[in-house]
Amino acid sequence: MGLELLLNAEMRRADAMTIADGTPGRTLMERAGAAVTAAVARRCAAGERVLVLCGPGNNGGDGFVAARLLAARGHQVSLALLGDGAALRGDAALAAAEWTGPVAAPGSVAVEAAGLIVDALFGTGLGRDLDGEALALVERINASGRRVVAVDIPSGINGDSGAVCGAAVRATHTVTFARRKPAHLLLPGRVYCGTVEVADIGITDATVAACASDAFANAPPLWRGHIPVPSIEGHKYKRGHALVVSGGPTATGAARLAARAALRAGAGLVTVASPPDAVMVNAAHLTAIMLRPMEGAAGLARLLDDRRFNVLLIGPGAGVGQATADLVAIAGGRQRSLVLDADALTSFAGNAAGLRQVVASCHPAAVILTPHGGEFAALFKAEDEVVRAPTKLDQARRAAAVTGAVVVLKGADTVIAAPDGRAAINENAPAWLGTAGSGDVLAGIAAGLLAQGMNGFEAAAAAVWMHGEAATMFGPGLISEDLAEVLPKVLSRLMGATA
Ligand SMILES: NC(=O)C1=CN([C@@H]2O[C@H](COP(=O)(O)OP(=O)(O)OC[C@H]3O[C@@H](n4cnc5c(N)ncnc54)[C@H](OP(=O)(O)O)[C@@H]3O)[C@@H](O)[C@H]2O)[C@@H](O)CC1
Ligand SMILES: Nc1ncnc2c1ncn2[C@@H]1O[C@H](COP(=O)(O)OP(=O)(O)O)[C@@H](O)[C@H]1O
Ligand SMILES: [K+]
Repeated sequence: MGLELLLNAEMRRADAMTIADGTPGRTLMERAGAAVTAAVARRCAAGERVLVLCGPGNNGGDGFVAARLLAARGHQVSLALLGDGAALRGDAALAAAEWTGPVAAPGSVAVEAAGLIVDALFGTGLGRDLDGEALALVERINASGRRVVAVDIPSGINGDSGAVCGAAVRATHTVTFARRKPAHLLLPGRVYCGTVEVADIGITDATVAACASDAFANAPPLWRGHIPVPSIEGHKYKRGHALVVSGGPTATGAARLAARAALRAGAGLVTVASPPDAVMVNAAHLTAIMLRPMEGAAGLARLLDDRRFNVLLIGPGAGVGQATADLVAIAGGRQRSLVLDADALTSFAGNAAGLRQVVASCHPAAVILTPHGGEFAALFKAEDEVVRAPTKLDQARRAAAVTGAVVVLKGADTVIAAPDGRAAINENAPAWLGTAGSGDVLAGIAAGLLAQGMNGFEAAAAAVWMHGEAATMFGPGLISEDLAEVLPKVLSRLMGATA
C-alpha cells in the first residue's frame, strides 16, 4: 500500500471516482465490511459476543455489513444503531436491509457484556463535536475496557486533523480503506487508533494518485533514492563542508551535538564557528570536527568567503536577539544551504516576513527550518493563516508557503512540508526521543544531508526519519549524545537497501 495519505474530502472523491468507473458503492461497502469482519475474526474466538455499534451514515453501513458477515461466521452478534433506522440512506440503507437480526437502541445495550466492540459510528463524515446520545455512547465504550475494532477512524476523531471532537473512541485496532488518513498519524488521533490496518477495497493506485494532494507518511521510499552514497572515486570535499555556529562559552554543547550529527550523517567536513571567548571550551571537546573563531556577523561573512562551506547551521545555543538575527541575515545573502533551528527562529518571532527575505536570498540553495511547537507559534504569531490553520499538516504547509523554506514542525508527529505543497508526517519517533538536545542533533543530521547535495524536502524528511530510527534502535535511556553514534547503523541499513 502506498504512502499517500487521503484527507476526508479526497477519500470521498476517490470513492466517487471508483463508483463512476463502474464499481457500485454498495460493493465498496461490502468489501469494507468484509475487511472489518476479517480483523474481528482474527481477534475473537468463534462464538464470542461481538457488539456492532452503527452510526447514521456509510460508516454505519460498513457496520451492518460486518454484523451480517460475523453472524454468518458463527459469532454472537448484537447491533445497535445511533439514530433512526428509517433515516438511513443509500448504500447504508441497503446494507441495513440485509441485516436480519434485531436493531437495538444504544441506550439499551450492555456495552461491557461484549467480548469485542465494532465502532462503526462515524468515519470520514464526522461533521461536528459529539454531544447527546453519541457522546454518552462513546464514553460508555471507553469506560467498558473492551477491545474495540474501529471502522475507518475511531469515532469522534477528525480524519484530517486527528483532533478529538468532544470525545472519541479509544480503539485497540482500526481498519481503514485504500490509504491511511492524516488522523492515523497525527496526535492525538494516532493514539486513539491502536494498531492500524489498511484494507484494499478496490480503489486503484491511479485513483488515489488523482485524488491525493502530496501528503505522505514519512518512510524511506519517499527519499531513499536521494540518500547520498559515498563513491570510491569521491573524496571528502565532494561530500560537502558544513559550518555550525556555536553559542557563547556557556552554551556550546548544542552546536557540538549538531556538528557531530552532521559529520555522522555523511558531511565530508564539519567546522564549528565559535565566538572567540568560547574557542577554548569548544577546542577541548572537538576532534574530527574543526574549529574556527568567528566574531559576530562580520566574522561569519569573512568565513563564508570560503565557498567550500556549502551549508550553514545556526540556532542551537545561539541566544535570542538581534545578534543572532544578524548572523542569519548574513548567511542568507550568501546563497548557501541553511538550517535554522531554535534561537535562530525565535530571533525572528513575529517576523516571518523577515525570514522569508532571508530564504529568498538563499535561492537556489535549500533552507530548512526546524521549529518545535513553541518556536513555531512565536515565529508565525503575526501570520494568521498559519497559526489558525485547522490541522498540524496545514500549519506546516502554510508556514512553508509563507517562508519559502522547508518547514519541519517537530513533535511526536513531526510534519515536514515544502513550499511546493509536498508534506510528510513522521511516525517512527519513540517517546524517549523527547530529551534535551535531541532537536540539535536533528538539525545537524539535516545539515549533513544538505552538505552532500540532497534537496531540502528529501533531506529534511530523511533526517527526521533517521533521527527517529536511531532513537528506536538505541532504546530507552537515550540521551542526545547517543543519537549520532547510532546513525552509522541507520545509514548502513538504508544504503544496504539501496544497493
Ligand atoms: N462513500 C463510499 O462509497 C464508501 C464509504 N465508506 C464508509 O463510509 C464512511 C463515510 O460515510 P459518510 O460520508 O456517510 O459519513 P459517516 O462517517 O458515516 O458520518 C456521517 C453521518 O454522521 C452524522 N454525523 C456527523 N457528525 C456527527 C456528530 N458529531 N454527531 C451526530 N451525528 C453526526 C451525519 O449526520 P448529519 O451531519 O448529516 O446530520 C451523517 O449521518 C467512511 O468513513 C467509510 O467507513 C466505505 O463503506 C467505503 C465506501
Ligand atoms: N513525545 C515525543 N515522542 C517522540 N519524539 C519527540 C517527543 N517529543 C519531542 N520529540 C522529538 O524530539 C526532538 C526535540 O527537539 P527540541 O524540542 O528542539 O529539543 P531540544 O531543544 O532539547 O533539542 C524533536 O525532534 C521532536 O520531534
Ligand atoms: K468509526
